[in-house]
Amino acid sequence: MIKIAVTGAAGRMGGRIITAVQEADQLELAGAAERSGHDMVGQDAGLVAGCGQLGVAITDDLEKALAEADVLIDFTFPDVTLKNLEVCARLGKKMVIGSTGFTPEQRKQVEQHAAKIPVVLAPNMSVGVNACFKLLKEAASILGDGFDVEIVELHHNKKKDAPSGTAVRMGEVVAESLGRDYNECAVFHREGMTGERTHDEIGMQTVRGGDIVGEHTVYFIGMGERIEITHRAMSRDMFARGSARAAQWLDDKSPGLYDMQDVLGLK
Ligand SMILES: NC(=O)C1=CN([C@@H]2O[C@H](COP(=O)(O)OP(=O)(O)OC[C@H]3O[C@@H](n4cnc5c(N)ncnc54)[C@H](O)[C@@H]3O)[C@@H](O)[C@H]2O)C=CC1
Ligand SMILES: O=C(O)C1=N[C@H](C(=O)O)C[C@H](O)C1
Repeated sequence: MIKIAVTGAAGRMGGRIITAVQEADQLELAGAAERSGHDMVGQDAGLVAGCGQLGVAITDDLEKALAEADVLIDFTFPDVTLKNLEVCARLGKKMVIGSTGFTPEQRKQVEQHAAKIPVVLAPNMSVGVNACFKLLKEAASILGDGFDVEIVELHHNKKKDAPSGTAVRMGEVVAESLGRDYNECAVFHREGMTGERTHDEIGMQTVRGGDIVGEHTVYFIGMGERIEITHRAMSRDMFARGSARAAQWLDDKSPGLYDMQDVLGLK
């Protein structure tokens, strides 16, 4: 059995991940952590997740949560994830990271730590979104410069980062396929007399509201025709199952930074 610890155990994703770990044949929950002062510290992680008592109490001490674990699954926030990664690198524990919103500098820090331990970092753990990344690469390479690209993402009103990590990755995939630099061509805001749309820009639009789990559409807009590639998440369960699959995949891997395309064999 591969032993798993989960950080953000009482979060929206944490509960689904604990359930996915419990349902996976080869995985076993060995630890669960939350931030200090969280109401659920001391409670049984399975009861909090709604999948029945597991005999693992949520702790605010990460090292305690990791004591028996082989892999940490972390869906929290970039600054928290980086601190947790430092601990995992020191203790030689593998890590699956689902947190989004890393700055380029933070992303470099992830890469540095991944020289010591195997790490999967992916803005989206669903099979469908990872298939979309491939479709987008292909679509952009077929359509070339004759189509304007706009990306729209919709998420719930509790989401803290924008645009979503998935939308950013979609922008990067399309930009790369078109021979552009995402950091130079992404446009996040239009207001007032903006002038005509430039040829190379990729528009990135964000919608926040209610309980939307996550929706992403990439528009390729040409003269007289339009292609839309959309992914709609109906629940968080496939993100959670994806993270459990990544934890299992890491079992025999050497130190390094991997993503879901590696886990799913899509490279
Ligand atoms: N890669 C993917 O497939 C997906 C990624 N995400 C990302 O996962 C992250 C979390 O999303 P949600 O679960 O919706 O957020 P959330 O706010 O519901 O959960 C985050 C949890 O982390 C906890 N936390 C904060 N500091 C902590 C610490 N020091 N130690 C342990 N726990 C700590 C919070 O108390 C909270 O319970 C976000 O960055 C989101 O974008 C979300 C869904 C899918
Ligand atoms: O915060 C979320 O909820 C989600 N975040 C991820 C992202 O930023 O891409 C993935 C998913 O869309 C849900």
